[in-house]
Amino acid sequence: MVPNQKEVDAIRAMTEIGLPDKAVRTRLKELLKMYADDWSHIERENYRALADYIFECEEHKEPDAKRVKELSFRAAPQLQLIHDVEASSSEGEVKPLSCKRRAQNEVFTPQLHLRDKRKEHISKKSRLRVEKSEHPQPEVKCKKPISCQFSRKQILNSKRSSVICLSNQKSIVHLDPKNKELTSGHAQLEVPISGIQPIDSSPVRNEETWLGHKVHSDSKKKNEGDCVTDHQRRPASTMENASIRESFSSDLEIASSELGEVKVSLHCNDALERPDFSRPDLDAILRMTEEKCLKSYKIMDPNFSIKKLMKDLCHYYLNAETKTQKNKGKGLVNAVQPPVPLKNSSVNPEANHVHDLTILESSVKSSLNSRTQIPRLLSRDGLGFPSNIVQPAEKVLVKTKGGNGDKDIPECSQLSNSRSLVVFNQRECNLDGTRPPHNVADISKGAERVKIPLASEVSTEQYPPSFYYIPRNQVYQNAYINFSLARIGNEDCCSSCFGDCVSSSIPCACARITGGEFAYTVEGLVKEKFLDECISLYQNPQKHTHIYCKDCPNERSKNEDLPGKCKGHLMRKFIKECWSKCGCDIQCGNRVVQRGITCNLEVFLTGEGKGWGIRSLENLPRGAFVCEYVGEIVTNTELYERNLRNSGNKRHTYPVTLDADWGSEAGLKDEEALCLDATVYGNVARFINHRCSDATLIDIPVEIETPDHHYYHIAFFTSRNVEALEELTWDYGIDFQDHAHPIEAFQCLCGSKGCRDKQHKTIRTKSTRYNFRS
Ligand SMILES: C[S@@+](CC[C@H](N)C(=O)[O-])C[C@H]1O[C@@H](n2cnc3c(N)ncnc32)[C@H](O)[C@@H]1O
Repeated sequence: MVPNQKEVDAIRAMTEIGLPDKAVRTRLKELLKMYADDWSHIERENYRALADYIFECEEHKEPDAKRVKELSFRAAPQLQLIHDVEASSSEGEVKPLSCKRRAQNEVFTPQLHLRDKRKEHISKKSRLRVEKSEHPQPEVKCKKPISCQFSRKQILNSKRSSVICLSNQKSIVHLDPKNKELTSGHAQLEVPISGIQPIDSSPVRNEETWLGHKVHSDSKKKNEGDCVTDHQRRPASTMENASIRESFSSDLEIASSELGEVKVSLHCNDALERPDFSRPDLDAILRMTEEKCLKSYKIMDPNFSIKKLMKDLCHYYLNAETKTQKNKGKGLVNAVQPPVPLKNSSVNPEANHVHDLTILESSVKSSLNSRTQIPRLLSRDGLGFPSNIVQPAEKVLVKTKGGNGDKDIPECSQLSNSRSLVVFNQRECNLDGTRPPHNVADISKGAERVKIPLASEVSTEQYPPSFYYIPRNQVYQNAYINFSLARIGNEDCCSSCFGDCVSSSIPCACARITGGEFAYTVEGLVKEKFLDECISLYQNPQKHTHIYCKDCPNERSKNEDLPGKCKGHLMRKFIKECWSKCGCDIQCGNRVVQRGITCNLEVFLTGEGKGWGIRSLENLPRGAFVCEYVGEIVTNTELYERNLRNSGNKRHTYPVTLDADWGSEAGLKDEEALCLDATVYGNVARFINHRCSDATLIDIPVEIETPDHHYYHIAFFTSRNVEALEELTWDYGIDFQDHAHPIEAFQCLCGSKGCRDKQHKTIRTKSTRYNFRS
């Protein structure tokens, strides 16, 4: 039989992408049969359904009846839905599909269908993210067939689709257009992707909710084929202006896999109709769009980036689900005070911030990983280095306009252009372009007892990156911190005390943890002996006791199935302060850290290229409390995930692990293995720079609310007398010799005699990288 023109065209389209003629003919016939000779489904999107079908058949050789059903759904979901109804009457029997369209406005839940239909052939590891959801799915009103699946890799390579792919675990963003070959090594694409429906591209008007935020939607859709899920509608305030969807018909599709990968796919359907259309350079398009956003909309940040916006979209997508999954049944108790409500659009504060974009121009190894940069602070192994390790990531291109990943820009305190008194770093602006402005007279905005100004010589062009100032730690999400009065026994407190415990002749119960005497002098300084011991721990960690977890949270986060051996945690000296169950005054001498900052600090621009730093405006004696290291309390796992998401970014602050007691319990649960991350929410301590030796500050763990060593405060005390205006520094515990670390550490400019970076440089011959050691 002579093939008709449609067949010829279809076969040509498939052979152009390298599929063998014979296979194409066979599969085309089968597909035509399934679609009851309706070519419209086959021709759509450059024969995507056909290509999908062929690849599926190739992978599984012969499609069985079930697979035919699945594939037909994926190619034309509305048909499958009808088919589902038909099939339900006679189980197992495969009927030819009819091409009936669903009645307009008929409601169905595609994700549930997708889950049911696809799970049968998906391995446990690669099972779709949607399978996990037991929650009711957002309703979709659909008037025209929608595509519910990403095209296969070859289709991804085909002319007109651009895919940005973000992996939660692998921190990969993939931009397709330049990538002529998404090679077989591109393991991410082997993972089934789920739950994709085009986002509404119509004008938005009516108010509805989207992930808890007010959004607008137009009840009257522009196109018949517009299919909208509630959860896909954008928050009008944030996404609308920057939307890449314009008046032409285009779809933005989002999909996620259980492996934490999210893909955003942009399909410009109108372009398909134009014979003169050839694929443009995506970077140029993004630049044009950014310019338009900057000019036409109220986006003030000159560093606004569409790519970052899309990455955030992926974060939202992931976090929206993660949030519902993780919050179940944890019985969380918040820390010191209820968490500050994160900004309106913030499910995850990290997701609320624009991050550097990692672009892979070619294939990506499936084993991509990153590793955390955790200073030695509380996590030293036998060699005195942090034991938080993950596998190195493949070197990725990180290039953002003006971001910290941009080599042209000073590393940490990049100076953004300002338009007003408010200057922000690109990495830390919200999606809607709003960020917390600095108050130059007091960066704490009244949250501390003393004002913490920016140094007066700082010009408006030079403000530090913006962040949310919090004076006390806040639980991010999963950290389990139980401060209940009932849980803390009277034996841990001094209920009979009165006034000032430190001046009392008999030390109270709180002094027990520090060997029966208080760590503080009556002047409120850390006692010499105590301080010396803490400094010795820091300087010679190998000489001090380490504890080894049976099941180390660090190792677990790296490989849950086969965790490695614990590298050891240095046993720290603790200060125990009196607290609410003690009878003493708030002015008690054993309540130093909890009273907050009392010395006059200033944030200033260091002259040595280290960015911003802090200094005291007054002389400080040895052992004086300066400030606490305040940030979000995250679990080790949450931090690990954050670091994966942020791999490729250079962080402004370095999270610290609260691991001083990890080894003493047999099975530390995930929610008890805690860290502090001050990147987005933090206090003045986030400006403390590193110094390899003779740092002016030392950090000491302080227990206040609980004798439970899972959670404690990290407090900075002066390690020696400090003169007014002398920079306050702290040894991060970086190993500048760790060349295996995927993330380049900064080039140390501490200028100390014992600068480890400098020493290594003099002996190094080949390597040019300076990394943290795990
Ligand atoms: C916690 S932040 C300290 C505040 C930072 N200087 C700022 O401007 O925001 C850590 C970052 O400061 C810079 N930094 C800290 N100590 C440094 C040092 N000794 N030499 C060079 N850069 C340093 C690095 O860029 C590092 O990533």
